[in-house]
Amino acid sequence: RYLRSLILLVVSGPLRRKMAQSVLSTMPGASTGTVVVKDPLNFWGGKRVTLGHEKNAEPVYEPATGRVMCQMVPCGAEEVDEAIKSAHSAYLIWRKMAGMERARVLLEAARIIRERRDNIAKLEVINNGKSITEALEDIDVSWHTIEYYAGLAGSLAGQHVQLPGGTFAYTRREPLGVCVGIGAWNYPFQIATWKSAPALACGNAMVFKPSPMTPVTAVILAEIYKEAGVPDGLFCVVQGGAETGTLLCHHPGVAKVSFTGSVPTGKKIMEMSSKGIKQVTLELGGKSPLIIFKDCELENAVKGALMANFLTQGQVCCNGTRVYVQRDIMPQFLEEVVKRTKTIPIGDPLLDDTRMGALISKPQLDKVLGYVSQAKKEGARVLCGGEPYIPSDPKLKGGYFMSPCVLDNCRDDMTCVKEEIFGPVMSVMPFNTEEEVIQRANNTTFGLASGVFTRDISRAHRVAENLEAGTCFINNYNISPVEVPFGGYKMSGFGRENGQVTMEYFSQLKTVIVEMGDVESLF
Ligand SMILES: NC(=O)C1=CN([C@@H]2O[C@H](COP(=O)(O)OP(=O)(O)OC[C@H]3O[C@@H](n4cnc5c(N)ncnc54)[C@H](O)[C@@H]3O)[C@@H](O)[C@H]2O)C=CC1
Ligand SMILES: C[N+](C)(C)CCCC(=O)O
Repeated sequence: RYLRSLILLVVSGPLRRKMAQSVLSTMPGASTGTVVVKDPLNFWGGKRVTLGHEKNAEPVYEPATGRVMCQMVPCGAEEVDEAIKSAHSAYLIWRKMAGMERARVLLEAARIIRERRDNIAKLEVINNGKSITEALEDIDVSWHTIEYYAGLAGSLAGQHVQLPGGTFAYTRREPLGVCVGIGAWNYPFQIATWKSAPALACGNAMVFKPSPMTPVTAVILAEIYKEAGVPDGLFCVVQGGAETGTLLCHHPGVAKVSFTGSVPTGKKIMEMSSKGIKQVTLELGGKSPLIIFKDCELENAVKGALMANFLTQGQVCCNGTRVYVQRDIMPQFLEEVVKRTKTIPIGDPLLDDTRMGALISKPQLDKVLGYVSQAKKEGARVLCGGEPYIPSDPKLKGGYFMSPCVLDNCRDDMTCVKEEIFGPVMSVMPFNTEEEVIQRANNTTFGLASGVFTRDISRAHRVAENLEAGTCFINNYNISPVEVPFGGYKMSGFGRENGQVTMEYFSQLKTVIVEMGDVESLF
């Protein structure tokens, strides 16, 4: 029901018009290269909104084929204002509801997502290019997130403080108001839930702007929230790029901006938000170190290195792309990691056996390949991959595929080791001692994540303590259960997503002081 008429499965020739069906019936059979999205992708006031114009429309590509799958029409000042007003009117109702009542609505939303996970995941794959196996996991993480914050919605509480003479004070945790979420293209649906679930649980409303490259799934989340029973306008979606984002950050009706994306854009978001003293959460990029000691369980370390580098075609902010391997085990590590990397099945992301799909766009693919050539120029050795990949299936010829790459002979001063590549490229470097590797691992302006593989438990915790990063994985990498906080140190940002603490980032504290005696006036 929720998507009736969203998507026309385009079938060639005369059948075309007759075959137009609802997405619910077409998605199960949807295949790469067939889906065209026609319906409006903006959502406020409890429904999808058709803009009265097509100004500055941008094509949205299916990464696996290079085909245009829909048009993204950006919202201008008027539309942004309408969405924020719509969110504000919903906020006035939602904030007054008991936390337990909000929880019930959120649980229903989580249930609906779980029920429709296959279809949402397929649409995510078609728009993003990642493998269906990963997308299904992303959608599962999404409903976990909503369930988790539903559980916390009833827990908002303050403190009672005793003061002399029977006087006392209490604190209340109150929502902030209308919050803005601005998302990246690597986890489109999941980012929308990471931001909206805690925001809504605390009693806020949210206006969400997805990346212009991945506009199609956020509006499905909006429909699901609506179906679950949120007041009309509580979760709005406005489409657009930098300009629309700027309008959101400057709007006086906005209390907070939660952003996921690159460092340069993060700086702009912070600057713009400062004009209105808006709170910000910034989830930015990284160039995270993964340290592998010779006493590790090698098979797990190799698997960890692959998980740290190749999820979502390497387009993950917390990836461990600087892999430091203790010199004694370097040959074995490289042999094993290269062997496994070469066998990663690349191809049609909707097929169950595929483990690596297409990068998000042609420019992104070119940028990543450019990093590989630069690395070669600077003296790195390509042990495998790093080349454009053309799958045998003819419909994938125009897709943005590349073979996953392992670089050896890397030094800390190389571009590939210093900059966030955001593609499937692992740089491997040897190290000798713990002290040395910690110093090298921390020698970066980023600080999102880090990892260590060792069987020495004291070493593991000592290294975790000394790494300057918001997360340290011990003997694994890139698992991110919703129960634990996620966020950066240094230029990787501040504020946290997930975990209990995020309730604090979406609420504010009010102090109420109650005088029980007479007023002692100085005047
Ligand atoms: N660390 C991470 O999670 C991510 C890092 N990146 C990095 O950034 C590079 C560029 O990718 P983009 O998608 O262009 O990232 P971006 O950081 O420019 O975009 C992220 C979001 O911010 C919005 N935005 C852009 N400029 C804005 C502005 N001036 N005001 C308000 N909102 C604005 C975009 O429309 C998008 O929704 C990638 O190649 C990658 O290296 C990109 C996405 C996620
Ligand atoms: C799910 N996980 C941990 C692999 C990545 C989530 C962070 C991001 O948005 O890049």
